[in-house]
Parts: sequence; C-alpha cells; structure tokens
Amino acid sequence: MASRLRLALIAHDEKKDDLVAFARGHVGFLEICDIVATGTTGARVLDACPGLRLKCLKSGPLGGDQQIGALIAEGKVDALIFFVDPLTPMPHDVDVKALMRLAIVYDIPMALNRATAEIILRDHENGASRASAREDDVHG
Ligand SMILES: O=C(CO)COP(=O)(O)O
Repeated sequence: MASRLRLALIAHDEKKDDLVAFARGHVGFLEICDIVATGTTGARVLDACPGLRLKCLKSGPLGGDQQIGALIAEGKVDALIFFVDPLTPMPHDVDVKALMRLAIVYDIPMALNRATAEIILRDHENGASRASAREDDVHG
C-alpha cells in the first residue's frame, strides 16, 4: 500500500481563501495525508475540512515557518505547499526565505502557487494508483 504523504501547508493571509478552496477540492486526497501547517492556515483548513489528520504549529510570524523548516531538515516532510503572497511585505520575510532554502537544500517538492500544488498532488495520486496496480498484479 502507498505510504501516507507527509505534507506541509502554509498560506499568507491574502492567499488563505485560495488554500482553503484548494483543500476543499482535494479533501479526499488530503484525508490520506499526514499534514502539518502553520497556526492560522491550519485552523482555517481544519475549519473547512474537519476530518483531516492535521497538526497546527505556531503561526508563521511567531516561528511556524521555522518549525516546518526544522521538520524538513529532519526528513519529516515529503512536500511543501505554500501559497505565497508576492505583493505584501512580511515582517518575517527572513523566516520565509529560510524555509524555502531548506526545501531546496533537502530537495523536496515545493509548490508556491496553486498551479504547482495541483501538479504535486496529481503526481502523487498517479504514483499511488501505479503502486496499487502493481499490488494487484502481485496479489492477483
Ligand atoms: O505567515 C505565514 C507564512 O509565512 C503563515 O502563518 P499563519 O498560517 O499562522 O498565518
């Protein structure tokens, strides 16, 4: 059986509605993921999709981005979906940059907008169905 995708979800304030819509649209897939999220993002997603296995960390400006960066460094995150607002200055911009840097260092898929997030989920869904087709082959 395919392993659960360990997913990190983050959205800046102007992008939270988009991420919630994305989560609603993929709730069936997200239900088979282990999810971590920054505080406010996680609360919004859980509000919209209450059944998810989602752990809320600290809010981004209070260290949540750094917590997710640490999880990436420990090999505990398979993919990062981070809906970034490119039009608003952030007080914790250095944390955001550090998080993205670690996602690059550890070479995990990192989606910074919805179009790329769709590709990551589609790829994993296809991988999961390939794995289950292989199991069917093996087990008849
Ligand atoms: O600021 C963020 C990412 O940099 C997101 O944090 P919240 O989900 O707590 O709003």
